[in-house]
Amino acid sequence: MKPLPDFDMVLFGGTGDLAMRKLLPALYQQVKAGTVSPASRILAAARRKLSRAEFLDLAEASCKPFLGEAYDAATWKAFAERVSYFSVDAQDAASYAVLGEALGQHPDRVRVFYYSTAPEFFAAISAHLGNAGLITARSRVVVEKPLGHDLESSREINDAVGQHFAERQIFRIDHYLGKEPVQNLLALRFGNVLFEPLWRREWVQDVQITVAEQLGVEGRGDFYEHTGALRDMLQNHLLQLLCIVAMEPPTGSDPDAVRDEKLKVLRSLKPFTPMDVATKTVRGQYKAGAVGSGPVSAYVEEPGVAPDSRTETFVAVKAEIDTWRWAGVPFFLRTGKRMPDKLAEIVINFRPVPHPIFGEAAHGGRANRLIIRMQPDESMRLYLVAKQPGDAMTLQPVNLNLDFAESFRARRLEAYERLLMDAIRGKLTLFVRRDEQEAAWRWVEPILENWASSEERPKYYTAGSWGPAASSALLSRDGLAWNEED
Ligand SMILES: NC(=O)C1=CN([C@@H]2O[C@H](COP(=O)(O)OP(=O)(O)OC[C@H]3O[C@@H](n4cnc5c(N)ncnc54)[C@H](OP(=O)(O)O)[C@@H]3O)[C@@H](O)[C@H]2O)C=CC1
Ligand SMILES: O=C1O[C@H](COP(=O)(O)O)[C@@H](O)[C@H](O)[C@H]1O
Repeated sequence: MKPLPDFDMVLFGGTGDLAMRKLLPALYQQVKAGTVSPASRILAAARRKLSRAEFLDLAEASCKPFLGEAYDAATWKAFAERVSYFSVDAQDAASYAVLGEALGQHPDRVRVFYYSTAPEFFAAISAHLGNAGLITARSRVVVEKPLGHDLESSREINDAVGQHFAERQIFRIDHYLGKEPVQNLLALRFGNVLFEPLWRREWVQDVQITVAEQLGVEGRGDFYEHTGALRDMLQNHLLQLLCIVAMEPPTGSDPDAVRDEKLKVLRSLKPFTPMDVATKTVRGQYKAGAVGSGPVSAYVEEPGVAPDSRTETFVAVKAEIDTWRWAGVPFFLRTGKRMPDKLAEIVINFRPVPHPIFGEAAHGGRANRLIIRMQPDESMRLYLVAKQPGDAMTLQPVNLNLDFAESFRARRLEAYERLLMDAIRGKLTLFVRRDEQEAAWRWVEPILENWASSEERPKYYTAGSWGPAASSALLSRDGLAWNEED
């Protein structure tokens, strides 16, 4: 991997869960990979008062379990040499002075401000950095999701950040875009001639995007109560995946060529009428059940959750794209917590052959299907039918399986690792532009509004199941079913 330029990364929210689970481990991995120069610095900032040594002790203990076998004491020492800690209260201008002094030692180097705090602080942090003259021409800001809870609040945050950073300096992170198979989907679509002619309504019957988690809300009940699956996952991650599947070939790989095409998809999504919300969306909430080997309690029993909560922990929608390429092709999206498996996949179901000369059964089932799997394994599987060896003309489904772990031995980068490197290098392609984000909010707003004003409760599903029965009904009305392939 090419070395990164010397950089200073200021990590607001440096003591938080995301920093410990993802951001610091990602930077550690890059130190281990040798791309981070000894001169580069990681300046963790949070409200609590800690000495550098106390912060490093906390960080080492917290990151170690997430680093697993990648942890070794020598690399940790090298990593820690690059790390310092600053007690900064986001709201208090005076507390930025010490950070400003440190940054002032290297006024010309790449500066990345990573906002890993609650979004309510983004405006204040931007203003204090701007007023203190800490935002230079080589500065960037990475902003975490959720950027607002609806179109209006996202505009407010974007306006506030935009007063101090130009759009080309703003890196809105969606970690699903950093996942290897998602980028491989771009390679598959636009690096091969094979799929493009088939990638359209004439040949594609339906598309299914599933992101299922076994986890519940993991102590983030307070946060999740005001968020729910639609805002937490569908508005961002699943719609970005849909864009990658549905976009037209961009004119090049530069950031705006790709983002322009994604934007067109978001703007072509058929708007939901109140009737559509009733018939084309499903919201669910898990009740007690069993996931993996153990029993788990209901969502409403999680700390921070109201006993009569209507927050959805599962959502499924039937989306349609009003373009020549996709008119009439349903895109089914679903995501939920406390499902049987951790599974993230995109399924492209091609149409059956027009005249089945070997009989219907031979062509049905899994044939004519492409599955792009992001989790638990990273793979692309193309299902075809082939003749079984032997006398009879008996067909069976087979798959061409590209397993990335087997095909490419090199260590694969974690999504956050890749995106942090891109931010340091100033590469915006895998980050979300403001207009994309707003188009996504605009599309989900009728769903949010209708759900908020409806008397209906989310449909219950047993933890450890694939969601409420209404989720299967969403597809069966079109004579379809969710993919159940292993
Ligand atoms: N955790 C996750 O898996 C994910 C998180 N996100 C987003 O990332 C952001 C951070 O999440 P997460 O790490 O879970 O949150 P945490 O609650 O774990 O951490 C919050 C961080 O913000 C700091 N903070 C709180 N108040 C202030 C303040 N007044 N001034 C300065 N710092 C302050 C805290 O510092 P201190 O410890 O000193 O109080 C802490 O470092 C959120 O926007 C979240 O939505 C997005 C995707 C996944
Ligand atoms: O952004 C989020 O994503 C995680 C799931 O990410 P994954 O990479 O583990 O699939 C989810 O748990 C969290 O609620 C959400 O905020």
